[in-house]
Amino acid sequence: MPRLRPINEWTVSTFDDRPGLYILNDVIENYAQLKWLNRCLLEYPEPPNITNASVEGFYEGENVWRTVGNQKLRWVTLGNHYNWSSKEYEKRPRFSLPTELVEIARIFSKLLGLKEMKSDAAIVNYYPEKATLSPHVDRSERDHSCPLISISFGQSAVYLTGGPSLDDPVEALMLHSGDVLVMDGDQRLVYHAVPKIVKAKQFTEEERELAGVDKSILTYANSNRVNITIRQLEEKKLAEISLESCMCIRTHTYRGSSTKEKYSKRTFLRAWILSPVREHKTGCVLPGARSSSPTDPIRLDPPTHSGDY
Ligand SMILES: O=C(O)CCC(=O)C(=O)O
Ligand SMILES: [Fe+2]
Repeated sequence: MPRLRPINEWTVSTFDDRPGLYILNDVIENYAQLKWLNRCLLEYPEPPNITNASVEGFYEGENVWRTVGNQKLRWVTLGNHYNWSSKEYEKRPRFSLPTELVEIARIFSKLLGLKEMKSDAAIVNYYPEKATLSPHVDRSERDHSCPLISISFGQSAVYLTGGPSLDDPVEALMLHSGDVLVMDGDQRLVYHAVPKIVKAKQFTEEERELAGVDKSILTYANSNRVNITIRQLEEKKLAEISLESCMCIRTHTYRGSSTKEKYSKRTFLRAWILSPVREHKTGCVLPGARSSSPTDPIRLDPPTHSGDY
C-alpha cells in the first residue's frame, strides 16, 4: 500500500518573493503519518541516538519516550553525532541515517529538481502544546548547496520565516501534518522559528488500525507535533561545529545570545501576532502543472520508489 499520496493529488506552494522555499502540501497518507510518528517516538529516540534526555543527563536507558514522557522528550539527533565528551563531531565511524529518511529526502529533493540529497543527519523535534522553537539559522554544520527537508506530523504549527538577519521582514506560514517544507538556495540560510503549536488534526481509530500502531501513538498525535529535518553535512566542516550553536537551538533557550540578539529574537517571535498568517494553499496541482508563479513552472516526475515510507 503506498504511503505517499498519489502524485496527481499533490500541490506545491512557492512564493514569488522567496525563491527556494517550497511546501509540498499534505503529501503523506494519514495512516502513514501515524507510522512515522511511531518511529519518531519508539525507534528514533533509542540509544545510541542522542536525545535531550541523554545530554541533560536525566535518562540514558532504553524505552526513552515511554520512560521520560511527552513533556520531557524534546529532540533526537540521528546520523552524524556530536561527541559531547570530546566536544567534537565524530568523523568516523558514523551511525548511518535510517534508510527511510535518506530515501524520502532523496525523493523530495529530486522531485523538485533540486540537488539530489544523500542525507546523513536528521533532527527530530517534539512539540507538546506549549512548546516553541526559537529563531535560528541551520548554518554551521550543513552543506548549504543541498536543500534542507522538514516534515511535519501531528498538530499544526505557526512557522516563521525571515531573512539572513534577524532584522529582515518575517512572514508567518502554517505547517500541517504531512506537509514537507523545503529550504533551498537563498532560503536555505534564513532565520526561522516556531512560535506556536495549533490544534488542528484528529487522527481516527480507523487510521490507527491501518497503521498498526499502539493507542498511545494516536493519543500523542492528537495533541502534539513532531518535526523531522533531514540534512546533508559537509564533511570538511564537521570538526568546526560549535557546541554552543547546537545547544542554543536544541534547548529552546537563548543561551549564548547577547542582549541585542535576545531582543531581536523576541521581536522575531512576535511577528506572527502582528502580521496575518500567509495563505499558501494556492499551489498547483501536479504533475505537469505550475507553481503559483507562472514564470517559474515546476514539473514533478513521478517518483520511483517502493520503500517503506
Ligand atoms: O519544527 C519545525 O518546523 C522547524 C524545525 C527546525 O527548524 C530545526 O530542526 O532546525
Ligand atoms: Fe531549523
